[in-house]
Amino acid sequence: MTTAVLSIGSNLGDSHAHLRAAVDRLGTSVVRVSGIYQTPPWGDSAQPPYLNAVVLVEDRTASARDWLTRAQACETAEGRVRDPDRRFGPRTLDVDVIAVWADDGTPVVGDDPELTLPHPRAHLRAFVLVPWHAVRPDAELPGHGPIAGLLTTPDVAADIAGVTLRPELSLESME
Ligand SMILES: Nc1ncnc2c1ncn2[C@@H]1O[C@H](COP(=O)(O)OP(=O)(O)OP(=O)(O)O)[C@@H](O)[C@H]1O
Ligand SMILES: Nc1nc2c(c(=O)[nH]1)N=C(CO)CN2
Repeated sequence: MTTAVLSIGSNLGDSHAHLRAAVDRLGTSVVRVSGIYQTPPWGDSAQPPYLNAVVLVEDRTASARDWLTRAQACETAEGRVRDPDRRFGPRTLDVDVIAVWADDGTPVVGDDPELTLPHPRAHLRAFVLVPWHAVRPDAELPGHGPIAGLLTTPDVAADIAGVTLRPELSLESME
């Protein structure tokens, strides 16, 4: 069995629908979904704000690689088109594998470019840490420590003011 934290984000098309579709596709593996937050674009400012959330998932049969496959299947289903010239550019749906834990709670770590775990930029991203902290305040990002502490690092703290809960856009009904 593995458990994982996935980050979902969208800033093109009907973003709320794309996030709902991702949660729907993840199906019975979904243990918990955060609220939806409106967030300023990170890494490439010339694009619309995003809607972001995190999804906690669990599956007796899934390997870490299976979570990447499922994440990419969600992106493809929502018409994700990659622009090679804009690494952090706009998208209908982005699903990142933030961290994975084995059955015994051991974090899965690795630097394979196809699946780097934990996600190499998660500790810098308020759009990941704020929703994750809201549903799991005691969580730790493997290799980086408690996420509550990461929220106070200068780069992340500077971004938190722009991260706004959109309570009217709940994903809860998809659990
Ligand atoms: N933890 C991870 N989660 C998702 N993709 C990963 C991860 N580690 C490596 N990758 C690889 O990253 C490649 C680029 O993914 P993608 O286009 O979604 O990146 P991005 O969302 O633009 O940027 P970022 O990874 O910073 O969020 C994918 O081909 C995937 O194999
Ligand atoms: N706010 C926000 N910014 C981003 C996001 C995202 O999901 N939310 N995803 C990106 C892909 O790397 C790049 N920038």
